[in-house]
Amino acid sequence: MRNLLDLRITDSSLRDGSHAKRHQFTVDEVTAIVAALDAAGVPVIEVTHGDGLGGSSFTYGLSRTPEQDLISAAVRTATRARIAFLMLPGVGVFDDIRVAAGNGATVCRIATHCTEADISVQHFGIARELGLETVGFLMMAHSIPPERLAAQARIMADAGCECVYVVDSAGALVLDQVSDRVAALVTELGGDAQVGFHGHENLGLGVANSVLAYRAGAKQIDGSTRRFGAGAGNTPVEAFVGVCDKLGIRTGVDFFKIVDAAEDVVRPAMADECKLDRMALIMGYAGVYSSFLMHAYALASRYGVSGAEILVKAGERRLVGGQEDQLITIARELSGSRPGIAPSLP
Ligand SMILES: CC[C@H](O)CC(=O)C(=O)O
Ligand SMILES: [Mn+2]
Repeated sequence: MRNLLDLRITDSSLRDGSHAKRHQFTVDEVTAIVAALDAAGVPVIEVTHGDGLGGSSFTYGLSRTPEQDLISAAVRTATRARIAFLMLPGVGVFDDIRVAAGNGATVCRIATHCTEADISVQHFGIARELGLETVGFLMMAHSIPPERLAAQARIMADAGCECVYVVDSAGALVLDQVSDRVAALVTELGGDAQVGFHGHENLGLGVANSVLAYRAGAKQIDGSTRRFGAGAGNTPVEAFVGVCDKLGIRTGVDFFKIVDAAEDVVRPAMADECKLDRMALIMGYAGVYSSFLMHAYALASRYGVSGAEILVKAGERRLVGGQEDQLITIARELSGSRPGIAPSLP
């Protein structure tokens, strides 16, 4: 089956959507969503805390259900789809990978900031030892030029990564900026590893950017059904599948089934639609990590300041994933509080 496809879709709604849901997934929701996506022919489904294995914490947000229980439920439910998990070295640890593999997940996705690929080397080694398929995530890919990104992709591929993703964490990449980065990675990696693309909708370009990524040589594309992801959400899988059908690009996903899954199964599990509103647009425009959105909302309310201003300053300071605590500093500055240690995290 896989060889008959032009590209492979990974649905991230049960991982990236965790940010939008403040990490409150239940086993029943995961079971229902995996069943619907699997029936629609989605080949890979990612399930983890939004910030990856080990992400459940005061800094990132506590999970309602232990993520390994969600992974087990997904594995039990899927009949065809492979279950993937994400991990950020330092947020999760090696044992988290081993436990996820023991629970039946088969695709290990290791994410680093786009200039820090070297911290993934040991993790790819362990994943390969465990017989897992390996994927690398170069996050905030808008923030460095194509040739630097390609050099980081080389580090991941040499460590055993089978597909390196250009990750547009901020939804800031615009059309040719995606093609240029994907093409640079394809040239650098040759036959050593595939290239993937993970988009966010913050400037409304998820589908268009993903088509351009495919045309530039990407073989794996991420999306989230109903856009269920951080910020304005991810590339909507159902729209992307429809567009691919029209373009003659074979994804193996049934358009009508995924449209039904989006409306009848995924939407009821979402706290709200993932919207292209002021805050999300500012994230795309200012180049801010999409998972900062809920933190900015909480801090704006707590400190009585503008969430939009928090995000603009986060963009100016070029904050990266893992620096969520600096959003507190920004909120306190905007509120006129004296600098110092915040009383507690949001
Ligand atoms: C915190 C991990 C992050 O959400 C990974 C990702 O999906 C992205 O950078 O877009
Ligand atoms: Mn994402």
